[in-house]
This record gives sequence, structure tokens and C-alpha cells, in this order.
Amino acid sequence: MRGAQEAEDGISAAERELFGGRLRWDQAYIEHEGALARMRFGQMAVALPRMVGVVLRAGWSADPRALAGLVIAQIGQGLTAGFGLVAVNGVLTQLFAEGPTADKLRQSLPALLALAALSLATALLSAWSTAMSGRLEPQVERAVSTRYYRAVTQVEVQATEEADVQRHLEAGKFGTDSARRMLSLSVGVANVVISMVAAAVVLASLHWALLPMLLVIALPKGWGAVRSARREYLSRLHWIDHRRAVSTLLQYLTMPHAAGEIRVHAASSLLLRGYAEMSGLMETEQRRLARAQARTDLVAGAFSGLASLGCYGMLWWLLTSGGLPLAVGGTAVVAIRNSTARLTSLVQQVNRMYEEMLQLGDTELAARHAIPTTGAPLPSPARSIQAANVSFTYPGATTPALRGVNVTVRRGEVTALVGANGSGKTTLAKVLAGLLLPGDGHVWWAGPRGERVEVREADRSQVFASVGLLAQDFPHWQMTAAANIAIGAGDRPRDMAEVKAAARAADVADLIEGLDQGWDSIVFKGYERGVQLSGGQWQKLGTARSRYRDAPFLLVDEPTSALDPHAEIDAFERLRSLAGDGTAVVLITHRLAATASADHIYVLDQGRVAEHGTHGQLMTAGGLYHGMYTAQAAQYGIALPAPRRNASSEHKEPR
Ligand SMILES: Nc1ncnc2c1ncn2[C@@H]1O[C@H](COP(=O)(O)OP(=O)(O)OP(=O)(O)O)[C@@H](O)[C@H]1O
Repeated sequence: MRGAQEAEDGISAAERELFGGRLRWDQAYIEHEGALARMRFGQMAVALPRMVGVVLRAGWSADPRALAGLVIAQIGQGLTAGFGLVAVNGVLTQLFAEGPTADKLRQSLPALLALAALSLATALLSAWSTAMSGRLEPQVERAVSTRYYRAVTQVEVQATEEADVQRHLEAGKFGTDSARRMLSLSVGVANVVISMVAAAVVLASLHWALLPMLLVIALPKGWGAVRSARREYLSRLHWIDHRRAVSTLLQYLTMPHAAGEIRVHAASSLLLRGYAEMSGLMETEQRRLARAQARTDLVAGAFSGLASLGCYGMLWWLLTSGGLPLAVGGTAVVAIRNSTARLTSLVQQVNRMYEEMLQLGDTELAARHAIPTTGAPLPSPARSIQAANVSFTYPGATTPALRGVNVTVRRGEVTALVGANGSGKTTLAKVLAGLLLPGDGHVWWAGPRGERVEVREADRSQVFASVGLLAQDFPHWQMTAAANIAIGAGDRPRDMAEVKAAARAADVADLIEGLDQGWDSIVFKGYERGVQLSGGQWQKLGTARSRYRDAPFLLVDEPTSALDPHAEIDAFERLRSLAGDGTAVVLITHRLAATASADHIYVLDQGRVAEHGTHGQLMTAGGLYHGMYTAQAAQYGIALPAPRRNASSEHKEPR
């Protein structure tokens, strides 16, 4: 029963038990899975020029000279193939002529010499083609990769939240390798196609009936090759899921962190049993495919044999009836054999090109979601960011993360955003930073005289240049300590004096300088010169990075969650003094002791600004802020006086 089910859907019981079915990746390149299997012979022929166009365009923009060399080498090889056939015909004409053999050999000598010269030319052209494609391939790959990765970094953050876009961005990674492979496949395809065209031209010029003969023999062979290639492809597809599942199991067996459970819980028995079952199923599948393949080959071979038989019969008739000289018949046989022998490899290469083209197409998708590169300049200098009636819903979410939010962030002030988990603080910070665009409402960047630009209209590169960010989950780059700070301004050349100043401002300079390798220490264990930093040390490094950016608007999300009490107090004081120097500091924190000195506090509740004001005003008002602050104070055994009046949910614009 179990066996019957396995045979039916090709999933082993072990896969069902361990993975709940097939083990598939949630990635967009699966979208192309099976595309080739669905493709017909005619469609493939139509797709071929498109594919060649893609490669030619990529090659032309990367290195026009190398591409021109490559094309010339290919055309040259086609011409030598054509002239080669003419020379063969010349040799055969002399050999089949009347007269003594010695004379015939002497007379065929010029054609033989021409044949030798053409072989030499073919070898030289082939070497040139190899050199040119070797020069072009890495350039094409680099050009496509650079274009793709640049486009990826310019995709709207909001778009990256959409599952479809995410999958396409992921899929593009596979396309960057495709460019190189498509180029080398195109060279192979061009080689075969050009030499076949040359053979066709020569045959047609020798006798009109020879060209249809070539086609009649080539077509069944081509059909057979397409079927075989498709079957091979399907077999590969079938193997993918199983191979993935098997390699996942085997990986666990050698993983150090699984070593304990593998021994103590006997997990290895389950894994090895799964391995045996899956491998057995794969072998069964392979046997089935091999039998099917053999049947296809037999049918294709029979058709091709019949077509050849018919053609050679016709050739025989032409020769015996005197319609065709013997030498031309000989040339025709050589040409037909040469051309059809390469047909299978042609079809396989076109197949692979098609697959590669689909993946290459994915690299173009990122550009569709790009942040506009033009826009109005920001007021100079920008003094404040005003969120007016801003609402925002994440793609795929059912409830808005922000609803009608009004917030003003001014330079020279600390603006605190507080509220329960999930109330919208981080989302608001991203909206203020221009990373997310509001669904409704506006975000204005205002200047000293009230002039203002809405973020959608603004030159976003200027918006980003004005913002420093310390996200809750800021990246821990597996690089040196210096690079981890300098990457805060990746668009500027590194200035070590500023890196050190930023590290000092974040209280991490002494730590780094105390390391064996100092600034060149890689802040990741597992590398030479690698060190392991604690959570708090990382947080200081992140702070140093955002300070190094030296932007007029600094948004910090939980910058002290991992710091010890002294370091935390220190960090808040530094933020305060940064605001004193004219920076707008937006501080998201759950440590309400720190917000007490903020110029403005916005309390978010379920995406709304529930309260706002200074610490004193909010404590007097009672309400959410008072409740949160009192609760925190109570943890330290500090009893606070009750508020003088009830909470107000009125949204007055502060100052
Ligand atoms: N990328 C996302 N996709 C969908 N929903 C999201 C995404 N990020 C956040 N949300 C949702 O938006 C709401 C606000 O989240 P946000 O991260 O802004 O809250 P927060 O106030 O910063 O919370 P915390 O204090 O836990 O950091 C939450 O309900 C959250 O589930």
C-alpha cells in the first residue's frame, strides 16, 4: 500500500514523515521549473533568436571588441566549413574522373591543399573564438551581476516586504551566473548553426534536391533530440527534491551542534533509515526513466533511420539515373553526416540556453521596484521632518501598523517614541527615514523658512544622506572593527580619525584598541584575527556606526537594550548632547527613565499617537505613559504620586 503510494507521487514515506512531503525551496526560480518540459519544438526555434539577442546585447555593452572578434570567428568557421565542403567536392570530382589514378591524385592536389589550409584556418578561428569568449564571459557576468545587485539595493524597502518581490529578488541571484553560461552556450549553438547553414548552402548549390534531403534527415533527428533532452530535464527535476532531502539528512549527521542528539536520542537511526528509503526510491525512479529514455531513443532512431533510408534511396536513384555526378553524391553524404551528428548537441545546448534565459530574465525584475533616482532637492538646511496624518499598512497585513499619525521631529531636540510592543514605533521611524512611504498622509521635510518637500516628491538620495540609523537588528558585518564603523558612510572614503572619534563617542574605542589586532580585528569568531563581541559591545559598535554617518537626523531604535546600567546612562547622555549640537535625535526605547529628559515624547498605541508632550506633561496627564512609567518605577520599589488629572488623548502639536 505504502509502496503503491510512493510509486504514484514519487515521495518516499521517509520524506513524508520528516518533511511532510516534498522538500522544496520557497524561491522563485521554482517558477521556471518545468518551463522547458512544457516547451514545444517550434517555440524553441522561435525563442532562439530572442536568446541570442539577449546575449549579444549583454556582450556588446560589456566588451564590443571581444564580441565582434567572437562573431567574426564564428562566421569565419562557418565559411571554412562551407569552403571545406566545396574542397571535398573538388577532391571527389577529381578522384571519380576518368583516367589513371596517379593523374587523378595529382589533379586533386590543389583541392587537397585547400582542404588542409581550411583545416588550419578552422583551428586558428576556433582558438581565437576560445580566447575571445574567455575574455568576454567574465565581463558579461560582472556587468549583469553589478546591474542586478545595484538594482537590488535600490528596491523600495516596502516592495521587499511583498512575497512576490522577495522571491524575484532571490531568483535573480541564480540569473547572474546564467549570463556567463548563456554566452558559452551561444558560442556552441552559433558554431553548429553556422556550419549547418554553410552545408545547406553548398548542398543547394550542388543540386537542388540535396537541401530537402538534409532537412528530411535532420528533422526526425532534431525531434528525437528534443524529446530526449526534455526527458533528461524532467529526470533532473525529479531528482532535485530527493537530492535536496537526502543531502539535508546527511548534513545533520555531520553537524557538530547535532552531535549530542544524534547519539543520545538515536536520531541517527531515523536519519539513516530515511536516507536508505529515499535513495531506494531514487534508484527506482532512475530505472523507470532509463527505460522510458530507451523507448524514446528507439522511436526517434527508427524515424531517423527511415528518413535516412528514403534519402539515401533517392540519392541512389539520382546517381544511377545520371541526374547527379558521383562526386556530388559523395559530398552530400559527408555534409549530411556532419550536420546531423551535431544536431543532438545543438538541441541540448538550445534547451539549456532557454533555462538560462529564464533565469537571466529574473535579474531584470529588481529594477521594476526601484526607488526613483530623481526628485526635488530637500530644503537646505532641512530643519524638521513632519509626519502628517500618516497611515501605513505592510504588504500582506490585514491591519495598519500606523493610523493617522502626526509627529514632528526637529533638529536640536530629542524626540522619544514609546509604546507597547507592536504599537508602531519602528514602522514610524522607517517612515520618517524615507524607507517606507506612507499609504495615506504626508511626510514633509521642512526648511528654516517653512519651505517644505514631500518625501514622495523628494530626491530620496538626499533624504537618505540626511539620516543616520541604528536599527534594532542592525547588521553585524563579518568584517573588521574599523569596517563595521566606516560602513556607516559607505558612500565616503574611510577616514580613520573619524572612525576613532565615532568609536570614542560610543565608548567602544578602548575595547577595540585593546584587542590584539586592534582596528583590524574581525568582529566575528571563526576567522583568523576573529574575536567574539558581547551583545552590549556590538550595540556600542552599532552606535559608533550611526555616529560616523554624522547625519543631521539620527534615528535610534532601542540603542541601549543590551547595555549595562552605567553604559546605558552614558549612552543617553551622549544622545542628549548630540541633540544639543543640532542633531535631531529620534529615540525609540522602553527605558522610560531615559525619555524623562526628551524634548517630546510620543506615545504610540496600536498604530496611533495616543499621547504626546514632555515627561512632566504626560505624567501629570496620567494615562498610558504614566501607567508605563509607574510600572517601571515600581520594579525598583519607587512609589510615584498619582496624576493630578486624567489622561488626555487629545493630539496637540507640541510647541
Ligand atoms: N515587515 C512587516 N510585515 C508585516 N507586519 C509588520 C512588519 N513589521 C512590523 N509589522 C507589524 O506592524 C506592527 C508595528 O510593528 P513595529 O515593529 O513598528 O512595532 P514596535 O512598536 O516597534 O514594536 P517593538 O516595541 O516590539 O519593537 C506590528 O503589529 C507588527 O506585527
